[in-house]
Amino acid sequence: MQTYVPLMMNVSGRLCIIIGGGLVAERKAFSLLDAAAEVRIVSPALSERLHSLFLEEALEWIQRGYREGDLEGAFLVYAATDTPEINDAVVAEANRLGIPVNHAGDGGRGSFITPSVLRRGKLVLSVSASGSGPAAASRLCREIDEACGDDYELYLDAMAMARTLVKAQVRDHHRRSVLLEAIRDMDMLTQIRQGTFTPWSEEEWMNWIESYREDDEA
Ligand SMILES: C[C@@]1(CC(=O)O)C2=NC(=C\c3[nH]c(c(CCC(=O)O)c3CC(=O)O)Cc3[nH]c(c(CC(=O)O)c3CCC(=O)O)/C=C3\N/C(=C\2)[C@@H](CCC(=O)O)[C@]3(C)CC(=O)O)/[C@H]1CCC(=O)O
Ligand SMILES: NC(=O)c1ccc[n+]([C@@H]2O[C@H](COP(=O)([O-])OP(=O)(O)OC[C@H]3O[C@@H](n4cnc5c(N)ncnc54)[C@H](O)[C@@H]3O)[C@@H](O)[C@H]2O)c1
Repeated sequence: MQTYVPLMMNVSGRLCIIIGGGLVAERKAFSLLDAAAEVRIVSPALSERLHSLFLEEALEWIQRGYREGDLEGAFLVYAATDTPEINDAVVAEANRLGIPVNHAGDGGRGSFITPSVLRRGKLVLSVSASGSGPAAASRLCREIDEACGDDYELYLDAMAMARTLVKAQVRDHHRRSVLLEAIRDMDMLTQIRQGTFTPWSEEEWMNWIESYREDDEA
């Protein structure tokens, strides 16, 4: 079994090409569109939901079978036809062009696989079984979903505001790391869980940034 390295890709505004228009292509297309990618599908036919997205102009559709040369300009490629030889040819072209490629019919033949994903605001939990059993990854994600409240979502919203302000306002490297550490050590998560948390406004965070001293208690 292959050992994979997890990554988080920024696909916003980038061209992602899916070869094939069935149910697997549909799953990949939805997650790419959620992340604001430009999606192009090359396939003689589209599933009903993909066809609706095409009619809404949410994605581009080239209505024919795959041809060599179709992958030119892609940031990511997905080989998701029901014909293994076509998927292999897509992977071979992507490899020649140096483009990361997913092989839906035999994960290990591609250069990346797609995990099962649970999103809660800025929090992203992804579970992979390294290709050994995608349904198990999906099931574990659902179990985490049931067990996990929205506390981290609130916590990360507050963290994001605080860290963005510190990074924008504080140039001095040492002071910046002291402030980021103090934010990390604040007990926001416990307060959220106890129901006593009131998020600070931007102005309150700015005041805190200006007045915080290293020997203060966080
Ligand atoms: C997680 C998820 C994300 C997504 O699709 O984006 C995903 N598969 C999902 C569902 C699913 N896939 C399959 C079933 C039928 C039941 C079963 O067979 O178990 C179900 C269950 C269902 O539909 O509920 C069949 C299947 N899948 C692959 C093969 C070929 C092979 O084994 O290599 C075959 C046999 C095909 C055949 O019969 O020929 C391959 C891959 N599927 C992967 C991802 C990658 C590994 C992920 C990892 O381990 O991290 C990898 C390697 C490549 C890739 O697609 O990236 C998504 C769940 C989304 C969710 O969370 O709800
Ligand atoms: N990775 C996964 O999660 C997963 C899950 C189930 C199945 N699979 C595998 O992925 C394959 C596709 O699954 P599916 O459920 O989407 O199948 P599907 O039959 O719903 O879709 C196949 C699509 O490929 C298109 N196609 C056929 N020949 C083509 C060509 N030459 N060029 C471009 N497009 C072409 C068809 O028009 C169709 O839209 C399956 O055969 C299976 O091996 C993978």
